[in-house]
Amino acid sequence: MSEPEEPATIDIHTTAGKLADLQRRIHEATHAGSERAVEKQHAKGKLTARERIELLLDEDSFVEFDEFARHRSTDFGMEHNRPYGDGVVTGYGTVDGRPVAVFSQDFTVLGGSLGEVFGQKIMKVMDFALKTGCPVIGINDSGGARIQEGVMALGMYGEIFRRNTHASGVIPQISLVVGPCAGGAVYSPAITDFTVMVDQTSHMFITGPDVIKTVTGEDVGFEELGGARTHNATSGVAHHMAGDEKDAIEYVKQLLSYLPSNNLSEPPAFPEQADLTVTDEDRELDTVVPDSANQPYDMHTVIEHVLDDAEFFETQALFAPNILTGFGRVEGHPVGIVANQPLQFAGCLDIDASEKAARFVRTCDAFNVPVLTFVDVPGFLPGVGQEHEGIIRRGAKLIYAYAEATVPLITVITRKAFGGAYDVMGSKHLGADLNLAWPTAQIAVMGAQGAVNILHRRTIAAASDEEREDVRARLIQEYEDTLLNPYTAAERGYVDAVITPSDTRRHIVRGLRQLRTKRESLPPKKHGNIPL
Ligand SMILES: CCCC(=O)SCCNC(=O)CCNC(=O)[C@H](O)C(C)(C)COP(=O)(O)OP(=O)(O)OC[C@H]1O[C@@H](n2cnc3c(N)ncnc32)[C@H](O)[C@@H]1OP(=O)(O)O
Repeated sequence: MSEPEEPATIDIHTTAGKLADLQRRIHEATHAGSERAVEKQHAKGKLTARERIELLLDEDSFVEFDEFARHRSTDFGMEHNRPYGDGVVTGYGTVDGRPVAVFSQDFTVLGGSLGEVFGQKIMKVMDFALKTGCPVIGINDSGGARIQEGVMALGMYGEIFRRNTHASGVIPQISLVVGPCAGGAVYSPAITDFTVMVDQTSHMFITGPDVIKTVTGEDVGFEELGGARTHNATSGVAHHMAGDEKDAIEYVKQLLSYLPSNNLSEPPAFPEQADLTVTDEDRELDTVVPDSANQPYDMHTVIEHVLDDAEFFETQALFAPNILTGFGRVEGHPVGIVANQPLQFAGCLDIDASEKAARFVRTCDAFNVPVLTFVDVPGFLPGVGQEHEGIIRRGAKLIYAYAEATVPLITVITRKAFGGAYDVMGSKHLGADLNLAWPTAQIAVMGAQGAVNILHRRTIAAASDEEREDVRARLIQEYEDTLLNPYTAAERGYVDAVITPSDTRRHIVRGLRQLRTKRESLPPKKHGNIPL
């Protein structure tokens, strides 16, 4: 944009002058951050609020709201510093041709701190997104509540949280955290569906290192306390750790491609027809499961063999890696994937895995994305820590999520499906539509070793020292031959079919075609009471 005319030379009593005055104001609004602040921002490897919007949205698609809004605060000399926009850029545009609403906090203006007008701008764009049924993307880079505006700032946060909550399950809400996000401000991203952070430059925490040092005596730095790695790998607050801001924005764009604009529309699909002949690639699945039940294999291989172009878009890849969640496409239509990962904790379910998967299933269900579940689970992870931290109430979330999901649900048991974990992982009993099992499936109360130790304790104890291991081996064999297979479940219709692994893709394609017209509703109620 060319430099605007100096105010002194503009005659606002003429039409030309009024147009020049508008250009001057636009220039001021779009350059609200000082050169020094912008330089500082770039030096940290961070982009400005407008640069971020430009990267996110289709070229020339951004339409701004409230460019000239500014605060009316007079405390602490604030009346002398009233930048246009008030430190946040808001509006709407398109991503891959699809409408989205966006707000982008501008750290170069008053530290991106949120005051009354700043908050009102965010509320307006969220209301607009909700009314028009389009996703809202919040770009967070802020010092939090504007200290000079006190309770007005806090009130605005409350209003935003309420809107986040009301929009939840109606329009996709995605948070990019690309700088500080401190104190209660973290709760807006926390309510949204997905949070993406950038390694080294994003930080989220309720209380910072100094306060923690004072209160608990713990010494911790920003990165360890609330950096992208911490929230991706340890707390599970974030869903992706990006290498830089471009990577973060690219992830958000891809994520949007799997989601509908709102809960009343379908996710975008590419018109494609799958070839249903069994290919050499399909046949590779026939050798994925090792002969030994104790040997792991990578569940990614199974997932990639089923999805179009083997493209698995993983969410929360660094958190609870014993369960995999993410999106892909089958015949051009988006699907959500939940899968035990035998490479981590043998695929056991623990608290983190249960919550990760439960949240994901609910996200898919809210946004009309069918869920494919791949099961190889020896049970819940044993341990005092797990019990005391609430595996009972927190594991229950996964049951709840599957049982209330009304989107198409297809489950494939590849190997172990033991105990309560069998029920939890998208079983027929929780309402899955199609349950398939490979011949390698072992659907039982528990594995052979544990079962024999309980059932035949006395027989094993009575055997002589020389015979004991032979007796145990015989009993294990007997248990395995009798119960560790998919056929007892198949006899009862708990699995609809036992299939050759190489037929999996064909079954899933056909199943999803059939289930496109699925209609299911739950009993009317105000809302359920998920064990939170
Ligand atoms: C319900 C929500 C409740 C809450 O949000 S409670 C949380 C309140 N916020 C905080 O405690 C964080 C306060 N800020 C900070 O600790 C630091 O500024 C922060 C975020 C770590 C960034 O540090 P630096 O990168 O070194 O940047 P800096 O300190 O030089 O700040 C840049 C300019 O922004 C200003 N600023 C930052 N946070 C602010 C705030 N909350 N209210 C008003 N102004 C704020 C800061 O004064 C500075 O201004 P200037 O450039 O010196 O004019």
